Amino acid sequence: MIRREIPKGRVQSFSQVIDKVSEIAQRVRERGDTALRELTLELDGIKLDSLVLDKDYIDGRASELGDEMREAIDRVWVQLTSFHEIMRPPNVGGGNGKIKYGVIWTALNRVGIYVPGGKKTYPSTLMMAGIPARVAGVSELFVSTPVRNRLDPAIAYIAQKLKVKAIYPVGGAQAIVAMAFGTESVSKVDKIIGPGNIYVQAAKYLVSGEVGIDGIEGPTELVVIADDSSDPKRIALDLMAQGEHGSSSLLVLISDSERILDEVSKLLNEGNEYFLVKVKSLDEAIDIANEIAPEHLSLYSSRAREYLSKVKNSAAVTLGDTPPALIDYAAGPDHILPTNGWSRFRGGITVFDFLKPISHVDAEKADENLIRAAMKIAEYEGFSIHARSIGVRYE
Ligand SMILES: NC(=O)c1ccc[n+]([C@@H]2O[C@H](COP(=O)([O-])OP(=O)(O)OC[C@H]3O[C@@H](n4cnc5c(N)ncnc54)[C@H](O)[C@@H]3O)[C@@H](O)[C@H]2O)c1
Ligand SMILES: N[C@H](CO)Cc1c[nH]c[nH+]1
Ligand SMILES: [Zn+2]
Repeated sequence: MIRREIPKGRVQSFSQVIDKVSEIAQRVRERGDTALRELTLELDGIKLDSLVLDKDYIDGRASELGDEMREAIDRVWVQLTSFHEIMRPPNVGGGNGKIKYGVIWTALNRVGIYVPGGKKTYPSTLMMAGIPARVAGVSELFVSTPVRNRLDPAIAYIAQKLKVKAIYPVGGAQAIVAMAFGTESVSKVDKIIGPGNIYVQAAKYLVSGEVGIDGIEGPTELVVIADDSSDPKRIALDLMAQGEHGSSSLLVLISDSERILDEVSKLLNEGNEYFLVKVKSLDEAIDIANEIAPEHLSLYSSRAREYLSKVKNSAAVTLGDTPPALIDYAAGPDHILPTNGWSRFRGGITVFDFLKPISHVDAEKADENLIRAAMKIAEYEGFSIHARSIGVRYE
């Protein structure tokens, strides 16, 4: 369906599903593995034997992957690793006056990766989460993903390459709650990373007091800004490509050219909602895109580089004729990207999602003025023992 207007929001919101997700969470917390089995039967129609896939089974499935797919994964692996390695921060140290301080970037211990698998399987997403985790140096990786019939051989192969500790054949909100709190079979993790549908994202939000989460990465979003020099067939392809994820995708074309809007509208398929917006200038288009704060933004213009500096809210920008779907698979930057307006305050997954800065201070000697200042503020706050504990060191 084509709508000639600016979208008012997202197709789905947490408020529509939060009651159901809370009920799922309660069941998993109270009854652990039994609830996971029941929910997987109710919601996915799958009767689970084991909640942890056997290593020999995973190896067997990986060995069924064809050579061409194996080579494609190996090639993309190098490209993604190169991007994430340039993002890795160094430990820093310095000092001011007599105090020495610094930061040690420390990798997380246990990370749970959610790999979506409702409508399609997403081996690419396992790479997008697992590679930066490995570059950061995470100790243990666990994977949860819905498994229809048999485990996807590409997921099995990537899991082998990542040396994951366990794969749980569980999808949906129940998988997130299980990794957040642990069950008899599922290990409790320190942080959960991964995209998924509204149920999965609402569950991450719900458990975020107990476990780290990477943000909200729900149904895919693409805003294309196109001028008259762009190719309508390619724009339509880019929009329909992100529509392949499902009817909840947010798909928007903004242009100053009525001809482009008209030609693209004739090429779009059924099954998704497309928003087509006519503007007077590309500056106005950028303002609208910044307001929408989409996940993907395509600057399909011969002046794309010029407009890039005006983009304030989007997690992944493709320039000129670059296909947004290349980021989904192979360009280098991650395809796990914030949706639902979260690109106003965070970007896609990087090694920083798997690292935490531990700061350290060595102040055996310290400047007298600074000590007096610290004591003054402590006393001002009414923390006299704080003040004394400092003062006693430097008398
Ligand atoms: N933003 C990103 O970075 C990014 C990346 C990749 C994929 N995605 C998005 O991930 C999503 C994948 O969605 P999906 O549905 O195919 O797979 P999914 O794995 O996210 O969800 C499937 C699970 O949802 C649960 N579920 C389905 N219907 C339910 C209901 N009525 N009540 C409770 N639970 C229910 C089931 O347990 C099922 O296992 C797509 O929207 C895609 O756009 C986003
Ligand atoms: N478009 C999704 C992220 O927005 C990523 C993806 C995975 N596979 C295909 N596409
Ligand atoms: Zn995609």
